[in-house]
Amino acid sequence: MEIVILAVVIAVVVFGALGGLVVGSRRKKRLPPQAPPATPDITAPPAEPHVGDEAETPRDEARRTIEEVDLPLVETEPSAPVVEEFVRAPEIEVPEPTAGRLVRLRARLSRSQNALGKGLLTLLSREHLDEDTWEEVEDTLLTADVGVQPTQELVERLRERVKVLGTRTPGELRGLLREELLTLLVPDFDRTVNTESGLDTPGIVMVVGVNGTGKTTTTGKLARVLVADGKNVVLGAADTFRAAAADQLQTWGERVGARTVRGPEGGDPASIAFDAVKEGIQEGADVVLIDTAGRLHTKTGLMDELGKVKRVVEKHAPLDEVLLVLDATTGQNGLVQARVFAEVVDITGIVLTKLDGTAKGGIVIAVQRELGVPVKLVGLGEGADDLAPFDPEAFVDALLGD
Ligand SMILES: Nc1nc2c(ncn2[C@@H]2O[C@H](COP(=O)(O)OP(=O)(O)OP(=O)(O)O)[C@@H](O)[C@H]2O)c(=O)[nH]1
Repeated sequence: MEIVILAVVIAVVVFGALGGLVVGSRRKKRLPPQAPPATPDITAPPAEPHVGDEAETPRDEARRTIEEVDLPLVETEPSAPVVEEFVRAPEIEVPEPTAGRLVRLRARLSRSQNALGKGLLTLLSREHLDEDTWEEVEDTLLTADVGVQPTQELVERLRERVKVLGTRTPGELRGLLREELLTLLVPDFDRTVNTESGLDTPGIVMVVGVNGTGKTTTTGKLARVLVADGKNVVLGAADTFRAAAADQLQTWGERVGARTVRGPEGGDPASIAFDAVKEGIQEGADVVLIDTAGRLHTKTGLMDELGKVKRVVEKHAPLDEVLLVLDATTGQNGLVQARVFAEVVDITGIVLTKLDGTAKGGIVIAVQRELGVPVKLVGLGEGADDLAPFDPEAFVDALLGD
């Protein structure tokens, strides 16, 4: 019995000791490492406050006159760096001016230049311009999406003029081609993006097109163009179909200080458009840009939606511009889209995006011919300032090279 009691006592002592060690080591881990004090830290305990004592040292020192104050002769470095914390307001960007953008971005048309411009010049420089060569000229134009009718017109006129010219120098050929391409591009179209209402309400621009063509991006880039021209812009995120479209538009707006009116995802685009114009009027904005959704499978659905947006907006003021955004890389498909949209809503201008990514620059000619509406803007890249006012002369010069 004694042995059992002894064993129990030993076990209790041993476990107790081990437990203490574990707790001790845990405590040690929690304690922050302490540097050993250089000198023993002996401080007297604070004196108890007495009745009438100040709770803290008075902030107002005895005042000195200005003559008594010695200004420091040398600026001394602060002993420790001062960390200032403040919230930065988002930086407002200053967009590039729009004039001459197409000239600056002409290198982006290099694919079209090689396929269309240089291709045609090489063919026309052949010594004998026989039937086969003219057929090749025709194929080159068709492959570059110039369209059947404009291609035939161009070939006919070129044949005629080359015959009259007789011998040809490269300079003369370039001149001929330049003139004929320009004729097809209808140089006297009014390509101004109409953002002036002429009333005391803001100019209203509606941007339409199939999703993925670059509609939201174009609306954002256009806002920058307008801001660069000194206009006050309000954006309407009426593309409620794609969840991120409103965020994307808002980000574009914030970069240039333009406010975005938006609604719930999947909400009614017409009511957002209505609110955007209402707020634009209240704020005295110069222009309201409305991004719409185009992911509608039936023409009736598209017609209903765009028709409603237009009707509702026009309760405030008339639309000044309806821009159709088309992706230049989609060729014939883009033309089919253009036709459908034109039947649904009165298009007043075309924006051709992604011209930097295609050899088919001829789409500019085809789409204008198809709709009888001018290409007003062209997208030449994903950069914020890669949207240029369309200038037929600069475009043809870029295609033909120097
Ligand atoms: N290379 C190039 N890319 C472009 C151009 N314009 C737009 N894009 C790109 O095309 C893609 C689609 O653009 P979005 O603006 O989102 O297209 P969207 O038509 O608004 O599509 P949803 O937002 O779905 O309605 C993006 O990656 C853009 O950066 C252009 O001119 N050149």
